[in-house]
Amino acid sequence: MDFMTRTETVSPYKHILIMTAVEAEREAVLRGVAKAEIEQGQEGKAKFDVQLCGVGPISAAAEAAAYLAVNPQYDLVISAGIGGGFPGLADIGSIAIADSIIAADLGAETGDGFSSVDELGFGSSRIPVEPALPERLMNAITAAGWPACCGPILTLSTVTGSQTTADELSRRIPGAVAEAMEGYGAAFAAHRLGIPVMEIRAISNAVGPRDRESWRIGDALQALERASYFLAEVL
Ligand SMILES: O=C(O)c1cccc(C(=O)CC[C@H]2O[C@@H](n3cnc4c(=O)[nH]cnc43)[C@H](O)[C@@H]2O)c1
Repeated sequence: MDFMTRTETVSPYKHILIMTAVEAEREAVLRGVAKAEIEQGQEGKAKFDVQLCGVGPISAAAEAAAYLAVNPQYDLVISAGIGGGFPGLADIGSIAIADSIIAADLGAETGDGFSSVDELGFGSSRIPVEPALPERLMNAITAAGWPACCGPILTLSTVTGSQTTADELSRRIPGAVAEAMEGYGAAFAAHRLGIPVMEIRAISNAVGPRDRESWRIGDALQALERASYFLAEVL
């Protein structure tokens, strides 16, 4: 894969943990990072550690917390993988980068609709991400001619499967660009330990009516590999 130009940066991040749900995502991230490290002459420096966290926010939180408990050296934790994109904001094959990570179904259904944990007074459904990094990564990707965007990325335990739910999520979280199932879980564990977080999603499908046949997983994994290459350049 030809990724084109290189961005020169001095990085404050020495040990970065990337968590993916499944092995195919892990391998895509490893390929992208390895390509950048070879180009930079940084092979074997073990700056990036890519680990599995399983599918869903509970598994992601438990795996991230368990891993960080015995490996406390990380100064950045990134949830990465494929995800659903909100049409018109994050198209299939593009990269969505979180400017905040939101547990979109953490709350209560009330007579008036959905109330978030924030509204219920039980905590925060939003985890802030490391400032400036999302835009830097987006700029590196788009400068090379590939599509990428920044915005809130939602974490849900249930993949959205109807237009009604997609519309409701867009209404409740204006500007949401993508959804996936692990970001908030991994981010919660890291944030709890004071470690900065990011989330990156390569878009495999549109958020909306369920049509599993239309998921473009191969394209998304290629985009994830590419994004990981630029991530390793930016960081
Ligand atoms: O079947 C495969 O080859 C394959 C390869 C890589 C990943 C998968 C997955 O099914 C991973 C599940 C993973 O995907 C995220 N995801 C993707 N689209 C959505 C969505 O529209 N809404 C929520 N999550 C989505 C999610 O994070 C899952 O962990 C299969």
